[in-house]
Amino acid sequence: MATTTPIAETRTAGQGETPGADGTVTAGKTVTAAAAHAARIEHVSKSFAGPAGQQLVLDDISLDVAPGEFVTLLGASGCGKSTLLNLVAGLDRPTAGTVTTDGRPALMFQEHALFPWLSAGKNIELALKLRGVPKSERRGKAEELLELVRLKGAYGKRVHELSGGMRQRVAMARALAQESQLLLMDEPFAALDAITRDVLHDELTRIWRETKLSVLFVTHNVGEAVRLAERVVLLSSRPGRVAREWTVGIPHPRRIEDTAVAELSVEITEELRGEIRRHGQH
Ligand SMILES: Nc1ncnc2c1ncn2[C@@H]1O[C@H](COP(=O)(O)OP(=O)(O)OP(=O)(O)O)[C@@H](O)[C@H]1O
Repeated sequence: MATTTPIAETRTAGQGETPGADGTVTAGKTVTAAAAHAARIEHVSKSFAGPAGQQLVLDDISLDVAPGEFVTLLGASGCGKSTLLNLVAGLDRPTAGTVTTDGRPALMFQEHALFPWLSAGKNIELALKLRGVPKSERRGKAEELLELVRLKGAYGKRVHELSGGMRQRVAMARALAQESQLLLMDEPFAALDAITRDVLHDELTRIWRETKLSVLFVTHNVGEAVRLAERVVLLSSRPGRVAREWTVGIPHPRRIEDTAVAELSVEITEELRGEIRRHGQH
């Protein structure tokens, strides 16, 4: 029997629409079973005012992320990946088009942005508090989340006592504390060394499979995109458009050096090089 689940669908206002105080238009919506999309980007364009007038950064982008899907957004530096992610996050508004998400997404960036004066556990508890979790439940939930990111026992550790990889694990736990259906990640592992990054790729894949979250992951690292995603979306530059998409049917666990991963990475790199030759890098 089909279940009816009320969800809050958050849509970022396009030009000509009036957003609420937080910059979004929120429509309470009742749908049958799960939402059809974790994120829906429809004909989105974005311009910024620059010294030479309006600069068109994103041009008519349409892209869906299905519930439970892992999509990587790949492209040359400056092609507009972060701009698009910010629009999905509701941090900015499109110049044209609409962005719809299944609830408010959780965010994770290259910089962990943890509060250094709080312990790992208290950083997570703060996210739980903002979500309205009662005080009596926060400690237990924070410990569970630390266990999920394999940091059992790190509850009382201060940020300066943690390695770069551990900080990103805490940042991941804090993002998961929001219990969003959609996790937006902007190069979260770019500042880590190759070995730590490789380990965190495995962890993220495990957590994604366990939680069945939808993930939209921005990177300019082709190997990372292929290692993680079910679908890789390549953006062109000047302005950013969807240049090509690949469905990655390679079973997990994947390794960068696996033949299928390496072959697809070579194919995508060639395409990316072509994009850079055609449009330059900014
Ligand atoms: N708030 C802003 N005001 C003006 N221009 C902006 C703003 N945000 C981004 N841009 C411009 O938009 C373009 C795309 O930037 P964006 O950061 O989205 O690219 P990116 O693909 O994420 O790059 P990278 O991989 O280097 O992080 C750049 O030319 C940037 O200068």
